[in-house]
Order: sequence, then structure tokens, then C-alpha cells
Amino acid sequence: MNKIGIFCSASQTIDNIYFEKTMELGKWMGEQGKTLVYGGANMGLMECVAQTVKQGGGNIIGVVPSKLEENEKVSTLPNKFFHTKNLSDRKDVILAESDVMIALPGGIGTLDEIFHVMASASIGYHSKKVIFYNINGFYDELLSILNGFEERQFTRHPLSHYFDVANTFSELTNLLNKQASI
Ligand SMILES: Nc1ncnc2c1ncn2[C@@H]1O[C@H](COP(=O)(O)O)[C@@H](O)[C@H]1O
Repeated sequence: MNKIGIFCSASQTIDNIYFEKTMELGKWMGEQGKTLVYGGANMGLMECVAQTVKQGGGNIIGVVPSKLEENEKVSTLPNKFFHTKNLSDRKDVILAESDVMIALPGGIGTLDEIFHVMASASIGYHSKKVIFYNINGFYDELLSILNGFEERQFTRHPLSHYFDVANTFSELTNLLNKQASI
């Protein structure tokens, strides 16, 4: 398992703890020779993770929709680009190119990407998982809502079919190492 898709915030103004934890992950990915697959923008946690993966010697694939190119928000860090027409085909490319995906803290764009992956796993398009990196309990409320869905039988499969949760960096790397050995 070498290609890790990352969904994360495009915001520059979030708390510094999210940048610090993202740098720790990017450094580890670079050192482990992993490939980052991500949105390819030069903003927020996206640029942060790409910079640290690159510094550590890892490979980077940016999946960039045309709107982003028009707005000149594209990072110069990726070694390879996929160009997509819109956000929908971008999600398909990130999913196809990644062995596993990590959701770092993010907003509406990140949630859209997470739910795209889980919804398509739900009806059997793939069996790839999202790992929620629950930095500072960022995803606690969302996870509680999803648990409620499962309890009331609104999910097609047990939640473990769709995602894992890492509350710490060592839980995250353990999950990634476990996936790599499958
Ligand atoms: N302006 C954007 N540039 C690049 N990528 C974006 C942008 N807006 C959304 N995305 C995708 O969604 C998340 C980040 O969105 P948030 O709303 O900040 O969570 C990121 O993974 C991008 O692939």
C-alpha cells in the first residue's frame, strides 16, 4: 500500500495544531516512500502535506479540476498531475489512484470527498476505506452521527466496512502499516 489519498482543509486560517499534525504525517509518508494523492491546490493543509511529503522524498500526484487551474491555485509540488473537468470526476480519480484514503480535518469539500468514497463502497464499487484522522477530536460529532445511523440500521454495512478511526499519530501509522500488509 503505497498510494495514500488525502482529503483535507483548503483553509489557511485554522489552528496551528492541524498544520503540525499534518506535517508529522507528511514527513512520515516521505520517509516511508509513500505517494501522496490529493487535490493539488497550493492552500491550507493541502500545500502543507505536499511540502512535507516532498521534503521527505515521497512522490506526489495532484488531481486538479479546471476551475482550480483558471483561478491559479495549483501547487507546483506534484511530480504528476491528473486534470479533471470538475469536482465529481476529480473524486473518482483520487479514489481510483489511492490504495487507502485519510480524512484530515476539513470543511465541506473534505466531507464531500469522504462521503463520495463511502457511498460508492456502500453499493460495491470498491472496498477501499477512509481513515478519519481525528486530531483533537475534530470528527467526534460526525462519528457520533454515523454511529446513530448504524444503530438505527440506516447503514447497508457495519461502519467498519467504510472507515477506521485514528485518534493519535501512532494509531494512524499502525492502521496504514496494517493496510500495507493486506
Ligand atoms: N478551492 C479549493 N481548491 C482545491 N481543492 C479544493 C478547494 N475546495 C475544495 N477542495 C477539495 O476539497 C477539500 C478541501 O475543501 P474544504 O472545504 O476546505 O474541506 C480538498 O481535499 C480538496 O480536494
